[in-house]
Order: sequence, then structure tokens, then C-alpha cells
Amino acid sequence: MHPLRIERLVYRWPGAARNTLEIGALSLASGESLFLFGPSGCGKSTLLSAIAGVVEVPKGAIRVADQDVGAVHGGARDRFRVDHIGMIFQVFNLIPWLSATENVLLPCTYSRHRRVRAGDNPEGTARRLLSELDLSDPSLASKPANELSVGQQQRVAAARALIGKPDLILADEPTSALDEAAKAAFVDLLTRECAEAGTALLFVSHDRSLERQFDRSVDFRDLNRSAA
Ligand SMILES: Nc1ncnc2c1ncn2[C@@H]1O[C@H](COP(=O)(O)OP(=O)(O)OP(=O)(O)O)[C@@H](O)[C@H]1O
Repeated sequence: MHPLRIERLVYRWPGAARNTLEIGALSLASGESLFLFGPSGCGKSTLLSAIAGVVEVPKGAIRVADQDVGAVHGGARDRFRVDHIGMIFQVFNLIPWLSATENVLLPCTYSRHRRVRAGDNPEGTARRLLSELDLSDPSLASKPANELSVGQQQRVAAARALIGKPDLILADEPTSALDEAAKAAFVDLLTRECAEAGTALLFVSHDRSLERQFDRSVDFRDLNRSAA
């Protein structure tokens, strides 16, 4: 099984004068972590949206867990995404009135696949992940998400992405609200958890101080011919 396989992906935002993405090939193996860097506006977030099926992609261009993302539509695509992909985006999409723990457990609510993979005690798994991310204090874990700091919300989003061992995690600048020490610890935990779970990690950022913590690093401008 390939967590991610991209071949001949071309994408243009509606109304744009030129293609945003022209990617020949990109794949990730199970448990592999890739750091993808490039300047603002070069198309990194667009690529993640295409992989997540948030924007329409041509059939055959992107496979996640061996499934053609462009061939799955509507509700089936939403179910496919929660079954196989964990996302840590710049906007965390936490449900504001749910506690940190309840937010972490959401993928297990929506996906039987993730619930089964979270083990016999998903609540215990959620607590363990939050504690690894330095959110073990019960008063923090039970707080509504909108009463957490942005850095704490980033870590809740990471625990939510990790729970139930998805095949792939997409992370878009997830350390922007953390200080230097917290950043390194966060990336260390994320890469370690992914390697142990066999989850492939695609992490995009322009902060190259994090690069050496990953198995592989790619300059987006080398990958994306439209930027040439
Ligand atoms: N929803 C959208 N509709 C139309 N064009 C968009 C949309 N989102 C992004 N774009 C355009 O696509 C190009 C790539 O943007 P994208 O957000 O993917 O870059 P990025 O590398 O992630 O940038 P950053 O590092 O600043 O987040 C930009 O020219 C941007 O204006």
C-alpha cells in the first residue's frame, strides 16, 4: 500500500491565468516523513487541498492509500478523508464548544476505521496523545477548545490528526504559533508518533530550521514545474 502517490498532477484555480500545480511525481512510503518547503504563494497549501480532495483533482493524478481521490465524490470523499487522512492546517477547524479531548476523539466518532485503529480504549489513547503534547493537565484537556491558546489548539489538532493511525497526515505550517523549543519538541513528537504508527507525514513550511527532523526534504520549486 502507498499512503500517497501523485503522478502528472495539473491544477489551476478557477479563473487563474496559469496552472498553480504541475507535478510530475511524488510518493510517500508508510511511516516516511517529508518536509516540503518553499516561499509564500508557491502552491504548497493548494497541493495539500488537492491531496485532501478539498479541491477537484483530475482522475488518476492522486492516490491516497491506493484509492484514486479524483474518482471519489461527495459524502464518500468526506468518509474516505476521515478514514485515511489526518489534517493539521493553519486554521485548526476544532469544534469550539467541545473539549480538547472531545475534539481529539472526533475522527473516531466519524470513522469506524479510525476507531478500530485507536485501540480498545480511544479515550485513553486521546489522553496519552494530549499528554505527549504537553496537555496532560485535566483542566486543560476538559476546557472548550475556544478557551485554549492558539499554540494549545495547534497541539490538539495534532493529537486529533494522529488518533487512529491514519495512512497519511497533511500538516500545513502547524508550528506557526509555537516558540523555538516547543516547535522542535512538537515536530519530534509528530515524526516519532507517525513512524511508530506507520503513518506517512507530509509537512509543509517555510521554516527550514525544522528540516533536519524529517526523513526527506524537498524544495517545492523543484517539484512544481509551474513555478519554473
Ligand atoms: N481559494 C483560492 N482561489 C483562487 N486562488 C487561490 C486560492 N487559494 C490560493 N490561491 C492562489 O494559488 C497560489 C498558491 O497559493 P497557496 O496558498 O497554495 O500557496 P502557499 O505556498 O501555501 O503559500 P503560504 O506559504 O503563504 O501559505 C497563489 O497564487 C494564490 O493566490
